[in-house]
Amino acid sequence: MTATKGLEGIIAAQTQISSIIDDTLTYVGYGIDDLAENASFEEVVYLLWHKRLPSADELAELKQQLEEHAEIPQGVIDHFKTYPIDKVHPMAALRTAISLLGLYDDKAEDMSPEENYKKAIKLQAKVATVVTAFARIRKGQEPVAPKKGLSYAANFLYMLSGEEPADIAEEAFNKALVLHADHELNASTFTARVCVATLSDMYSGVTAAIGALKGPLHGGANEAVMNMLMEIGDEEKVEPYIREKLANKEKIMGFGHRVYRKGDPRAKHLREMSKKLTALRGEEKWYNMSEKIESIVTGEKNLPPNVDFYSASVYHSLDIDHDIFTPIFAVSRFSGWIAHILEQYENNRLIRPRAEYVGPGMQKYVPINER
Ligand SMILES: CC(=O)SCCNC(=O)CCNC(=O)[C@H](O)C(C)(C)COP(=O)(O)OP(=O)(O)OC[C@H]1O[C@@H](n2cnc3c(N)ncnc32)[C@H](O)[C@@H]1OP(=O)(O)O
Ligand SMILES: O=C([O-])CC(=O)C(=O)O
Repeated sequence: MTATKGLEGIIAAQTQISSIIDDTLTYVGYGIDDLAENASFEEVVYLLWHKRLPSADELAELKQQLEEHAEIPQGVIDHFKTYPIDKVHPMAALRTAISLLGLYDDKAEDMSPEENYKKAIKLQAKVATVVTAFARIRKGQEPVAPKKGLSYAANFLYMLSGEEPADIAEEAFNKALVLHADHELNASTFTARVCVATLSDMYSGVTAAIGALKGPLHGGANEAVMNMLMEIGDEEKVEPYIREKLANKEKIMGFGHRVYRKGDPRAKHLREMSKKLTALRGEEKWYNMSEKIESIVTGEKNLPPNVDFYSASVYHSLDIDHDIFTPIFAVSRFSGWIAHILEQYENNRLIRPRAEYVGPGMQKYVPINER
């Protein structure tokens, strides 16, 4: 038995939800470029969960269900107020709050397909409210209640700022949600599947996945990219900063990918949005710096940017706090995690690989007073 480090290249599950073949990403067979240009996030949620696009009535029903379940229990809000809130990372707060939500759901342990689908709706509906409520409470602001009649994207931005977003902001945010919704067997989705393959409940599955997404090698990279841009500060400093990092063999956040070789197909959409939104704000420097970083890293290391690289300047341009970037990734990826959890339940087998043992050979126990 020989271990494959990081399980690279191992096929660990079958799925009908999304695929990456020859650097092309599809959700249920629909190309990501097509969806990014045309689909609403709610349509993508339906597509991932039902493995087909909704009719107009089905989409209206899903939107209505998401609106109906968007409120969160007062207990979750009160709980936020008990933390040392200025020291808590929003991903840690989200991880705890989603687990806490499970305690308010008297059907949390009901594993019937009907109740699992209801939990899917509840979780997708509430996660946006949880993230935005936390983002406000830690600044001493009251949470803004979800508003019916808005799209999922617009409602998120509304609950975050208290104001309905301009069309261009809603459009950009919707596209970002579509682009982040699913990605085959990435680390957090795999985590969710491993968790629920023990027949644990959906709250446990998404809570585990949040923990996996949080790390800077995965979803946490978008915040790390913005921290890097802020640290560099201006365009002239890009070249020495990046070259020094590369010379020291340090990683540049937002570059590289386990699966893509020629490039992440989502990055070009985010690059385009970053260019447009930074220009609109008169803050082109974030885009210009990002472009310069891309040309150096691609030139030196042949490493293209991934989804996290340009999303940083997009979210910054939408006036979003930098540590809310990864929770936004989670809000979108809930749709993918839930789709994979439902698929795992449908055809379950415990996920339990083996390890290659590389420790000492058989040893004899030595009593403590003889060690
Ligand atoms: C949504 C997402 O999760 S997308 C990924 C988000 N994460 C990041 O952006 C963090 C930066 N990137 C990375 O750390 C990696 O590219 C990962 C984690 C995404 C992929 O990791 P792996 O497939 O394990 O690749 P690995 O880390 O082994 O890299 C292979 C080689 O490329 C180099 N490399 C990979 N990514 C980078 C990077 N961002 N900057 C500099 N060098 C890099 C490695 O140092 C290594 O070089 P070596 O062969 O000379 O030692
Ligand atoms: O697939 C991966 O390894 C990481 C990624 O890009 C994602 O989860 O969107």
